[in-house]
Amino acid sequence: MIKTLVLPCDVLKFNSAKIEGHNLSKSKGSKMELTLTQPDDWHLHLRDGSLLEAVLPHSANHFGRAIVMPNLKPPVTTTSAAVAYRESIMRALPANSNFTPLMTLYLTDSTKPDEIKLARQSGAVFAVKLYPAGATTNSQDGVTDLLGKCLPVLEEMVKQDMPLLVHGEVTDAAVDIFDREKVFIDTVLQPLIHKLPQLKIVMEHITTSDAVSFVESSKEGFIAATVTPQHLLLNRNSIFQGGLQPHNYCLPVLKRETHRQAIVAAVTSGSKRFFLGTDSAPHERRRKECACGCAGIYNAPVALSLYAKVFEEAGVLDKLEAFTSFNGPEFYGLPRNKLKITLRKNPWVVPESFSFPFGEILPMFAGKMLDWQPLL
Ligand SMILES: NC(=O)N[C@@H](CC(=O)O)C(=O)O
Ligand SMILES: [Zn+2]
Ligand SMILES: [Zn+2]
Repeated sequence: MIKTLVLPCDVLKFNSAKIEGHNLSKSKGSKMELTLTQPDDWHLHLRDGSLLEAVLPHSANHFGRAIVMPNLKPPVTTTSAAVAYRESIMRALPANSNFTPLMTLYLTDSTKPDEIKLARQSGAVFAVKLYPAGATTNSQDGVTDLLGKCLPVLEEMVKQDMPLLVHGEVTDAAVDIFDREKVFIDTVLQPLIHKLPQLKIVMEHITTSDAVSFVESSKEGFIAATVTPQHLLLNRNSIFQGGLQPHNYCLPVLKRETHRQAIVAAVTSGSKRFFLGTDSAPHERRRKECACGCAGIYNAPVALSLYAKVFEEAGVLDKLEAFTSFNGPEFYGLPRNKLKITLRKNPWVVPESFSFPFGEILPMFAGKMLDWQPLL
């Protein structure tokens, strides 16, 4: 059983007066409300089977669309597998949901250019995902040598205007884990954009000022980045705060405070190159709290509240909507969502955990108080 995230609220009549040109207004009960075009999640792990059924409502309640990651077991390497996965997501959706999954293909050393044509023709696949082999959860079938093994596929992606989404970390055990994103930029991304300047690339879940500089200095419309709530709100101290905190462990691993600040400055600047991608990555509690815990933070239930917190603390709530709802569709060449979502300033406590027949999943900020509450 899913514990409800928010208490069902009364139907309220809103005072439509806007405040200072923001989409802010006051409810009858004098609570601040923020109305946004419905956001999309441009980086999401929905898993499959009972885990999919458990977590999907948390994303479908808030987001219009999501780019669904293909790192299942086995990985989603073909268009037919992506279409079948899409159908299983559609079957698991709550009744009356308008949520649309945008599928991705898992790139391997043996992906063929024809697969990219099929992907484009399907109308269901919107991007191809690069996992360097061994970089993260279920990446063992990933790419060993991008330009050496995948150039014909990448060239076909340029022709088909199919973006490459990258988990941007090198896997060389000799490279310090905190440096793996920067080394990836220098040794993989720079040669890639030099060779294929027309390829659209999204650096997923950026964690460093190096990634911010790379994205900001690159060609607008071709290189962009998704940003997670955890990389905006936490630094690497939170992995070790008062003892080992497995629920703050994700990949790329959290970095030092100066990097977090650079990412906050980038997204709150209003730049179009950055957009919302939660990287919500559920793992059962027993797989997080064990001797070799999985990487991944489950943030879907709290993501919108957390992004609102970041923009409010930076004093730029008026820039939140472009980050959550405009920049992503523009990069992908898709229309903005038509529906709206309202966040109310109504402090609420994040559930300690979500219980399901197969086990528990702990959300990010479990048991903590958050100010902004999405109205369902
Ligand atoms: N982010 C994570 O720590 N984990 C993700 C994989 C990924 O996005 O790298 C997962 O699938 O669990
Ligand atoms: Zn990743
Ligand atoms: Zn991810």
